[in-house]
Amino acid sequence: MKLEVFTRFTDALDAKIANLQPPPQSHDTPNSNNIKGTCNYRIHGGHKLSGSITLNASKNAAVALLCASLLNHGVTTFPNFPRIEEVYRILEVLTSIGVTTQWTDKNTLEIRRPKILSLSNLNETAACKTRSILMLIGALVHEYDEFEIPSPGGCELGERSISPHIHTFQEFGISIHPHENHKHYKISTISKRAPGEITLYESGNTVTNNAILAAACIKDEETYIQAASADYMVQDLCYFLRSLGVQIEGIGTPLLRIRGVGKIKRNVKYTPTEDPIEAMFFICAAVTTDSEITIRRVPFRWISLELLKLKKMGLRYTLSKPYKAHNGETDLANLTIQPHNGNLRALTDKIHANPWPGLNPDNLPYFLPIAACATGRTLIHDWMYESRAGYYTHLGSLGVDVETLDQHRVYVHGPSKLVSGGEMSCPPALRPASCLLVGMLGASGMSVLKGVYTVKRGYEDLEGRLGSLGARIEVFYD
Ligand SMILES: CC(=O)N[C@H]1[C@@H](OP(=O)(O)OP(=O)(O)OC[C@H]2O[C@@H](n3ccc(=O)[nH]c3=O)[C@H](O)[C@@H]2O)O[C@H](CO)[C@@H](O)[C@@H]1O
Ligand SMILES: C=C(OP(=O)(O)O)C(=O)O
Repeated sequence: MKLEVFTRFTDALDAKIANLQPPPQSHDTPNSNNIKGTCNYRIHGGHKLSGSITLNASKNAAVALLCASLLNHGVTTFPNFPRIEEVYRILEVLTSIGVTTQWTDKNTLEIRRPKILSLSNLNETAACKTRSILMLIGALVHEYDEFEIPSPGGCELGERSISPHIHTFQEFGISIHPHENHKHYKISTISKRAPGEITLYESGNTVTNNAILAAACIKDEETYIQAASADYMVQDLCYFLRSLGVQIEGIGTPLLRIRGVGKIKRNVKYTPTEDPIEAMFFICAAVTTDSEITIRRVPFRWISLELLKLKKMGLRYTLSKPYKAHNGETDLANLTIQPHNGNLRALTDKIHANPWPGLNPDNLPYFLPIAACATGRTLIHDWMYESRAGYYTHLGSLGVDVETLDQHRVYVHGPSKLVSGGEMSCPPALRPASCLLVGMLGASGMSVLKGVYTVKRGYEDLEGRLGSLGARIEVFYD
């Protein structure tokens, strides 16, 4: 074999082996085998971006799909699956209870569950770093009379009650009680029943997903879920479950009708849909750097209100002819953002989030760096989370003029010239942390963002992908 051919062959082999490795351990977590240390970004900001970028699937759908894969006793394959820290945590949990998970190529994940799960081995360290661990409940109620899950974690945004979950499962005859050790919840399904019709206590996303999972395997019984969230990750979960044979009507509306099936054993392939929150991240990056970029495969109907607000602020953009996502349902288009040349105006009305079709709660923080580029005063009202607005003041270090009115409301006075923030640490919340990154891209000079595990929880290879648009980001560890 010629040397060149042999090298190509061994490279391909190396790549194949690399893809078959278990997920890497988090680089920022105290208990992981932390070889490299804490991951940080050094950002040389103030450079224009150009070119195009393709969106990845969302963190929030991916974690729901991973929990839902436990319902399937056949082989589940997820192409286009995001390689992000949050996914790695759930994979660590699944692996610990005996599920085989394998990356068969860079972003294709194959999952096979054993007949019997080893719940007693559940990796608690990984589990309690995520909010999505809650969705194991909906998947496990079909096979255990009693079990425990660790208390959830996720972004630190103030009190995030699990009452909606407790009330919802009560309708199914399933009880959830905090363990005496305050570290676990005890779930009992001994009195499980088909609830018929239920109304959710809140239109939350994870609680809707839990109700859907609980209804999905109650054989031949219909469950109506009212006040259901219709948001993107719920839609993705529903389309996946439909591919497993569960009948679901009302997808994308607040009233879902689910006809359950018994045990599921199918070899199924489902490609999750592109992330509307990642779309907003790149829109925000285009605005702070005043650049023209094209974002490919944007689920534009899931951010239609965001786009409308931006248009009213004076942002110019074009959407291509729509085409379908891999699920054959969700409409996508390519979105080209034009430079604003300093012509953005603050909206006179407040900007706030609501469950979809409102402005997405995870997209609200991105309106801060955008408002900083607009002339005038913008009121951002973050009513949903008790303490997320506190993180918005961190943008002050990048020259953004943020005035705190109360726990939930801030004014942004614009326009501001974004300046290097020196060295800053990520707050423990994904979207506020990624807002700092976007601000640093627009700020001339060098800034350092420390502890980017928080950002990597939700976005894959931002250094490489933003780099392909012309951003200058160096990764370093300490
Ligand atoms: C894994 C996952 O999918 N996480 C998402 C999910 O979390 P998740 O669905 O778990 O969100 P929570 O249950 O924590 O709800 C978020 C906050 O909104 C409040 N609330 C929610 C619904 C409602 O109708 N009324 C109301 O007041 C809750 O009380 C809470 O304070 O949805 C959040 C809100 O979009 C997103 O930020 C998270 O990224
Ligand atoms: C709040 C978020 O995530 P989680 O629910 O996982 O904490 C988020 O994705 O912004």
